[in-house]
Amino acid sequence: MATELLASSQLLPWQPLVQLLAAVLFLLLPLVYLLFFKGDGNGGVMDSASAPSPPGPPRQLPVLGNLLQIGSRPHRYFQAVAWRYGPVVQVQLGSIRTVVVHSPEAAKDVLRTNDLQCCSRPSSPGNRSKPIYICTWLGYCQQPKAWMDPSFLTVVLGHAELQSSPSCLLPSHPPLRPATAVVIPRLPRYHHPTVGSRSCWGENERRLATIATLQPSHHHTTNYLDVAVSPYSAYWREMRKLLVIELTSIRRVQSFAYARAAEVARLVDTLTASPAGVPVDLSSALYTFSDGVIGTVAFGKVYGSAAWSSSEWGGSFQEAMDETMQVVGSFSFEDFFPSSALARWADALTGAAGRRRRVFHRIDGFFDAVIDKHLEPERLSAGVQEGMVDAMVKVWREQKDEAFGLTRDHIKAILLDAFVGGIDTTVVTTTWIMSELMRNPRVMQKAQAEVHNIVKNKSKVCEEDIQNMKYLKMIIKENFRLHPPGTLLIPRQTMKTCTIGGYSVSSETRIYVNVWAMGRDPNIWDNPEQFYPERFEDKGIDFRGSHFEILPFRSGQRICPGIAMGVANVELVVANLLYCFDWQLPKGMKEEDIDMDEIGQLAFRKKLPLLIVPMKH
Ligand code: HEM
Repeated sequence: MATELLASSQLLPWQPLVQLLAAVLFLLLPLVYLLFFKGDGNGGVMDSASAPSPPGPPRQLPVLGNLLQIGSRPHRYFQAVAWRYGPVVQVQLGSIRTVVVHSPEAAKDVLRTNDLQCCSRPSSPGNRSKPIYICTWLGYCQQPKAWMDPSFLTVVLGHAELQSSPSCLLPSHPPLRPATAVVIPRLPRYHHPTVGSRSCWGENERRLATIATLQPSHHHTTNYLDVAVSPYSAYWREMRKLLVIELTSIRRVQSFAYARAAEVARLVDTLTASPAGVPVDLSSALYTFSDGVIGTVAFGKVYGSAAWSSSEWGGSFQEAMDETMQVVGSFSFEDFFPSSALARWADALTGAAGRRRRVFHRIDGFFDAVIDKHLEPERLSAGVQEGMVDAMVKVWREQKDEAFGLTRDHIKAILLDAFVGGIDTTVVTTTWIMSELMRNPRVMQKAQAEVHNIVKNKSKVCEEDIQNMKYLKMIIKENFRLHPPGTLLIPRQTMKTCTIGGYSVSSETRIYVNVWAMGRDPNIWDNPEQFYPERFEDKGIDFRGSHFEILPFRSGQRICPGIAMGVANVELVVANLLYCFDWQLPKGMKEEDIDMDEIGQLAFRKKLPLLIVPMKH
């Protein structure tokens, strides 16, 4: 009976028409899909919501997820996970859903196609205060989303927390126009609320919002004010612009050539004066160089001088900076359980919170003292302008644009950006380069020959000489491939659901780009573990953000603003180390004995110091 039915149905006269329609519909399916199911604006063809989530290992433990597995070198753990699950993987770190990408295509999805959606920062205990409520003065009260970009609000609210009503806490606040919105964040008890007022632009409506300006507490030196940790917002764009204009633009970098030359001369003198045949710790000598350059750029010629080290600064700035670097990159439970009181308690118990408080308090005191020095009437009347603080103090005093009120806190935040972003990266990069050269005598000889060919009868290499040093530039590129200081870049957070490598990544996911693993991927590079600068010969691959296989500075909106300064520092110092000295390993040591293990937090440096013997030319 069933067969009969089937047979009769096969004879139906309209069957071919149905089949034709079905075939046409099937062929048009992608078009229908695109027309009727809009994507989420990420520019990807696939609808993020319907794409699968990235694969990844099962959670190891109920609350901690995979947190205990990542170890002290997370880039290596993630690389192993990617070998198993593919280039885009998802892991659960505490309460944080984390996606790590390992291919140039997926990196492009993060850093170009979805750059806007992926360029916010997660909050961390060093820069966070909890927003509790928003209240607008003069009867104007709305939900944040209705009148302002929420990411901007995060910044505004990140300034402080406030428990009481605005009028009693801000008695000295200037009169406000009726349409002015006042954002009152909650205030922890250690804040002093009536420092002044600051005006900022709301992102969407360009509405002027006057914000309660609160003295940064000792707990939160940065309070989201500095560029590197600030979430994506109008505020971040303004601050970044300021940082670039005053510190890292090509014009500024060129104008600080004198600082680099002076510090190189000092480094060469120190190494020359070291006892003959005795190995020196190169990283530590390079630290003095890098710190000297950034310090002079920021504070002027007084940095490092006898006047600087006098007791009026209350101790060693370098020590305070060292501690700050350690604290900024150190482990904290709050990083992985941001809204947990238990995590805050655990950080208090381990001493991490107290240490952070002490260290930030100390560095804050230094920056205050420096700014006060730059505000002294004699200095101002003499019109001295030799460092970044001078330039910013000038903007501060002369500002007319109420929309972005620069304050002392902003200057301190930018100083922190310069020191944290600029010092370690240069030291780490130069140490790796010298380690690779010591392990590869062929490359060392070729590089020295180039430098000596170009520079003749001079005591040192100048910046103009470097333009023609093609091999040196390839060495630096090769080093960035194998040893990018930020192995996973700085973590970012998605602001919207988007498609990455064909997977759906939901909003508020933490994203890492494993640039370290990409630099060693045999699918991208031949003999990836070999240090072979010639691989870049006649290849237009650059490290400034347009080639996604090599991204030491990131790409897109949050690309490192210090590229020009960082590269100028590294090129000059390496060229001079090769020109002024021959280098030997300590007695009895062979090239293959040089340990190349890495260790670190923010920047991954060589684990063991590089001890080598300089021999003056
Ligand atoms: C060899 C030298 C350097 C390297 C390899 C390097 C690398 C990086 C990387 C990987 C990022 C993270 C981008 C991201 O993932 O979001 C970054 C951000 C940053 N760097 Fe650098 N950097 C170097 C030198 C400098 C210098 C000299 C300065 C300043 C004086 C600086 C200031 C910054 C700042 C402020 C950010 C944060 C940018 C933002 O979030 O908008 N860097 N850098």
